[in-house]
Amino acid sequence: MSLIELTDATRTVLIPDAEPLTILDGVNLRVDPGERVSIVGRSGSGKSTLLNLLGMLDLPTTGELTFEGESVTAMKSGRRDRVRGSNVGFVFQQFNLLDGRTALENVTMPLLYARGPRFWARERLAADMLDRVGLGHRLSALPASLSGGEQQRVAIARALVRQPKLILADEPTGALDVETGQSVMTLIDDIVREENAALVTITHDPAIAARSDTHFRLDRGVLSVTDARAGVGAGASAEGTTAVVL
Ligand SMILES: Nc1ncnc2c1ncn2[C@@H]1O[C@H](COP(=O)(O)OP(=O)(O)OP(=O)(O)O)[C@@H](O)[C@H]1O
Repeated sequence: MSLIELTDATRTVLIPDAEPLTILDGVNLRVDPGERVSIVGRSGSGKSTLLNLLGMLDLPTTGELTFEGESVTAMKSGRRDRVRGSNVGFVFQQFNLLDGRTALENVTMPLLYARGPRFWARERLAADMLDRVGLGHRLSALPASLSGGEQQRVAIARALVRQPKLILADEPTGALDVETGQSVMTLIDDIVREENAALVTITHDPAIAARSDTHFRLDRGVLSVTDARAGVGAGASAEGTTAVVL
C-alpha cells in the first residue's frame, strides 16, 4: 500500500476580481514507505503548494489524497490534524526554531502532543534524538548560539522525534553552504533509512535531488517523473508515467 498518494489532484485558488488560478494541475504522485523522492521546479511552479497537500495542511480542490489508503479529503479536520501530527515531520529552509527556547525544548515541543509513555519520556526522547544528530552536548544552547548547520540539525531532530512515517523537506539545505548541506542531507538520509521513513525533498540543487530514489519535476503545476533508479520502495508515478524500479 502507498504511504501517501495524490490522484488527479488539482489545487485552484480564487483571486478577487480575477480568474481562478490553477496552481497544481492533474498531479499524480505516489510515495511508498521508505521511498525517497525529490521534486525540483522553478520558483512559482507550485512546489510549496504540493508539499502542503502532502503534509495534509491543505486539500486538493479536485482529485484525491490518501494516507495509508484512507481518504484525507474525507477526514474531519481534527482527525487530519492527528494523522499529520503523528505521521509527518517537516524540515524547512528557514529552520523555524523558537528563539527563546533551548535546543532540548525545541525538540521536546512535538512530544507535548504525544500520548502515554512518549509524553512522559519526552525530555529523554528529545535528548536522545539530539544526540543522534550530534548535538548531545548542546542541549541547553539557544538557537542564536548555534551555527546554521547546527540549527538545521536541531530542526531535523524536532521533525524526527515523533518517528514520523513521512518527512517533508522544503529546501532543507537552502540556507547552508554546500559542504554543510551535504552533511545535513547525509544525516537525514541515515536517520530516514534507520526509521524506514519516506522522504520527499523539494530542492533547486541537482546534487541534493540526485540522492533520491525517484525524481520529479514540477513545471507550472504539472508534475512529471524525470528519472527513477533502483532503490527503496517502488512505484512512484506521475502524469501517466510509471517509474520503473529495476
Ligand atoms: N493562496 C494563494 N493565492 C494566490 N496565489 C497563490 C497562492 N498560493 C500560491 N500562489 C501562487 O501559485 C504559484 C505557486 O506557488 P508556490 O508557493 O507553490 O510555488 P513554489 O514553486 O514553491 O515557489 P518558490 O520556489 O518561489 O517558493 C505562485 O505563482 C504563487 O504566487
